[in-house]
Amino acid sequence: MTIERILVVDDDPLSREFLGEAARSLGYTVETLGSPLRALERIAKTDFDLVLTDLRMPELDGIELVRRVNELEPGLPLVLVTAHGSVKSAVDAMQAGARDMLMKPVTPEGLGIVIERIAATNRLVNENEYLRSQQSEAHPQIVARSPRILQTLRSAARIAHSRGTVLISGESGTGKERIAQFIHENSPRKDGPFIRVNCAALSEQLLESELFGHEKGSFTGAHRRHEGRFELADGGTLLLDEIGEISPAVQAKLLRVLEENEFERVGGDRTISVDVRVVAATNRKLADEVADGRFREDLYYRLHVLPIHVDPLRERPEDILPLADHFARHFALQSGVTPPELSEDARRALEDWNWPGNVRELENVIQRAVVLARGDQLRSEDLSFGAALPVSARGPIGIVGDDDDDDEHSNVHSIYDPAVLANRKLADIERDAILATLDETGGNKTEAARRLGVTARTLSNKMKLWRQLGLVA
Ligand SMILES: Nc1ncnc2c1ncn2[C@@H]1O[C@H](COP(=O)(O)OP(=O)(O)OP(=O)(O)O)[C@@H](O)[C@H]1O
Repeated sequence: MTIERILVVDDDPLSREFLGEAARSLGYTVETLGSPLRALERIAKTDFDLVLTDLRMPELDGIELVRRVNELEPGLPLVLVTAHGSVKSAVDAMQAGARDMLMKPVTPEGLGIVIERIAATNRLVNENEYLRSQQSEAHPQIVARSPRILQTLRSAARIAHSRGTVLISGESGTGKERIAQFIHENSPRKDGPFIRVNCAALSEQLLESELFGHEKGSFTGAHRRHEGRFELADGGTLLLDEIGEISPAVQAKLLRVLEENEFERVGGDRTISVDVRVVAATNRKLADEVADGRFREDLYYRLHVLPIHVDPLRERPEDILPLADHFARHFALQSGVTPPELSEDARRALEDWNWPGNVRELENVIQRAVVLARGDQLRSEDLSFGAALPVSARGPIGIVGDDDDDDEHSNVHSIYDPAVLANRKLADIERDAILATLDETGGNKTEAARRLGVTARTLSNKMKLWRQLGLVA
C-alpha cells in the first residue's frame, strides 16, 4: 500500500496547520481535522493511507484514537505526534497499535523518514511480495490471508526494528515460532543466529545449563565445557519457547540477563556479556501465572515490552484453505508427487472443522491426506479429523507412539522433569532429547543412540525424516 492520502488530527489549529503543511510539502494529499470524533467518522468513509494524530486532545486522547481506529480500520497506520514524549507514552502508543511516534516540532525531514519507514513495512507485508521473499527452506513461507494474521505480521514487522523484548502469546500450534522467525528475519540482526530453546522440554538443571552453559565438572555428567544458547545467539535472536514453564531459579537468572546482558555459566565465575534479543513465546496466560505467584512479576514486565498475540485458526477462517493448499503442495513436492487439488467437499470439511490444534493440526491432517490420497484429488474421505488429537500429546510428525519399538522411549523420557511431560508434545520431547544428546556427544550418533537406548539406525532415520520436514537443521 503506497501512501498518498494523509489525515492530520490535532485540536490546536496552529500545530495542525504546521503538520499539514509539512506533509503537503512532501507531496501528499492532506486533510486536517481538529476533532478526533469527527476524524473517526471521516476515516469510516474515506480511504486514508496514514493518520497523524496529536496525543493530548480534550475529546479523546491520541492513544484512545489509535485504539478505536485499529478496531474500525485494522491496518491503517497511525503515528502519534507529541510534545510530551516519555518512555511510558511511547510504550502505551505502541501497545495501542501506533506505528511510530514523532516529537514536536515536526520537520518535513523527520516526517519523511517516518512515512518512508511505514511505506517500507507496508511493502514487506504485502502478501505477494512477502511470499516471493520466503521461497527458500531457510526462510519458510508464512501463509497469511486473514486480516487478523496480516495485522499480526504488520505488528511483527514494526517491532522487528526495535531492540525490545517480545512476548508472543497464542494457543499451541498457532504459529508463534514462525512469527518469532519472521521478527528475526526482518530485524537488523537477520544475519546473526536465530536460536530456539524449548523451555518446557528440559528439567531445571538441564535448562539452566542449556541457556547459560556450564563449566567442565560443574555437575555429574558435565564432561566438558558447554556454551549456552545465550552465547550461541550472540548478535542474533533467542526464542524462549514455552517461557511459562521455567522454574523460579531460572527466572531469576533470566531477569538478570535481560537487565544487564550478562551472566555466568553454571559452575563458572567469569561474567559473560552478550548482545541478544530475546523473543519469548507462551501458550499460557502469563498474567494469570503472575497473579498465582508462579511467574515473577518483574520478569513478566521485562518480557512484555512488545506483546504480540497470534489468534487461533478458528478465529481466522480465511487462512484455512490457503494453508491447506500450501501444505498439500509442500508435502507432495517432498514426496516427489504432483500436488493434489483439494476437492469441493474436502474444502468444505476443512472449513467446517474448528481446529483445536490450530495450524499444526491442519498440517498433520493434510500430511496424512497427501499420503492417503489416490489420484490427483484430495477428497474429504482422505481427511481424518481428530486423529491428531489430543494435540497436547502429539507432535507435528507423530513419531512417538507410531513406532513399533516403544520401550526405546523410556530412557528418553527419564531425562525430563515428569511434571512438565503432561504439557509437552511427545514428538517435540523426543526431538529435543535426541538433539540434546547429540550435542552432549559432540555429534557422535552411535554414542548418542547408546545413551538413549535406541539403535543408531533408528536415530539416523528419525534425523533424516526431521531434516526432510525442515524440523532440524
Ligand atoms: N502462517 C503459517 N504459514 C505456514 N505455516 C505455518 C503458519 N503458521 C504455522 N505454521 C506451521 O504450523 C506448525 C506449527 O507452528 P509453530 O510451531 O510456529 O506454532 P507454535 O504456536 O509455536 O506452537 P507451540 O506453542 O506448540 O510451540 C509449524 O510446522 C509451522 O511451520
